[in-house]
Amino acid sequence: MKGNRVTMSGQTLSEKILSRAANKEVKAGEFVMANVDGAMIHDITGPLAVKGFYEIAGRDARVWDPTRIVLLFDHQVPADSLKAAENHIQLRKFAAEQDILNYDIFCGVCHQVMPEKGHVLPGNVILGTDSHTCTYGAFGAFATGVGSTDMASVFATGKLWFMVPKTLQIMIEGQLPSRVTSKDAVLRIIGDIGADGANYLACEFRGEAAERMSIPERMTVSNMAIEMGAKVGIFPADGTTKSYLEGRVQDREAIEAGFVKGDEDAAFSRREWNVSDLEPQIAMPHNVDNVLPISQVPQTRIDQVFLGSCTNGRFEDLQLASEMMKNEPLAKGVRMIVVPASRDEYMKCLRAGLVERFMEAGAMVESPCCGPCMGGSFGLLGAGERCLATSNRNFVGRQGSPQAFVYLSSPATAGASAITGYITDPREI
Ligand SMILES: CC(C)[C@H](C(=O)O)[C@@H](O)C(=O)O
Ligand code: SF4
Repeated sequence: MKGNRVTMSGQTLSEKILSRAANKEVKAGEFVMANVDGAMIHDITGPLAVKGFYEIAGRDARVWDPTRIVLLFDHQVPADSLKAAENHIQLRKFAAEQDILNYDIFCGVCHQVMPEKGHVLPGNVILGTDSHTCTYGAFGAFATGVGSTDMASVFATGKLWFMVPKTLQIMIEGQLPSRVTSKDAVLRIIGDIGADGANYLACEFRGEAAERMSIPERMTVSNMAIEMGAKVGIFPADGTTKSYLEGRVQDREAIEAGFVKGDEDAAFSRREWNVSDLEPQIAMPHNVDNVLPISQVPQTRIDQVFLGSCTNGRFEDLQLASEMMKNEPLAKGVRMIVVPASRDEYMKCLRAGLVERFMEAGAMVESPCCGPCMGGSFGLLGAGERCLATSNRNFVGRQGSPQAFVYLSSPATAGASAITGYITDPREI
């Protein structure tokens, strides 16, 4: 057959990961049944996944592999309604029955806790019943959100159908200026690409500035891949990934085993951004791709600052915001809600004296959870109010009233604005 052999061009990183998971060589556009390495559910989407699982598999069924499933409580915690409390009871019962690891209330937001506690490995296929599951792409994982009924079948079989995505390499070149962050970079990219511009693509973040990003910075970028429609948003794993994961995952050899790189002769498209002259960016109401450089934002008074979420609720984010606040009090009429993304991140803030500094300024530091991010248990906005948030979505009604306005920014911009009372360029204070 030598003479007839069809020469295969190389494979992208995502094609390689899905080839391993499907036990055969796959290319973009193919439909494949792939083995899942890890599955995550949380308090909002979990109950339906559990119900679906018992419906598919039978009341006495066991999940395919309890060691690969993680349950987290983060959206409505502590329980903010009777319904939430009942959901929590049901999920705790499921975890106990099936021997599933359960991170109960106060552990933190799912997308922070998953990597922090060693449940994410490079090269893994990880599914979560939450759209921001793409955050684990920061560790070189093929991670994506699925619906609760898909998850029910994953619980039963450990497998799921995928269409192998095409790859868009997003080259982030240059060097981020001081007080301009990876959040500004990803907001600019989303502003340019559009909310559906990367639909079902595997976005691969490459280039000098991307490689230089720390894990928290990479998590911010991967987290927002879904806001341009991407299936996954991956940073190829490297030394930075390894240093973060060592000491967190039990199987240290598995870290490097997942260091997968795409081939240069694979089929992909590429776009480039140079961030050396990037300004801080703001996503204006009411769409994440409605992005303006801060110099073009009209003077905008704010009522609330929300510093937190799986996008920007890590220690480094809170530290940067606090630096911008320079030990000054909140501007008159501004309230600030600070929510560290996990108990571990909260402890780091405590040790560094950040909690005290925020509270002295007049802000309140809440226990780790999703908080006001999706208009959850507290921090809702009333009609006409404006909030500057470090989270990832600003849709109509996202944080309360449909007549409220949510602006998205970096933690540096949030800190600077908290003390001035209007959307402020952190380079100017
Ligand atoms: C509640 C959940 C389904 C939702 C998501 O999938 O993203 C939430 O986390 C969000 O950010 O809007
Ligand atoms: S912090 Fe916000 S974006 Fe992240 S999982 Fe919670 S609600 Fe969704």
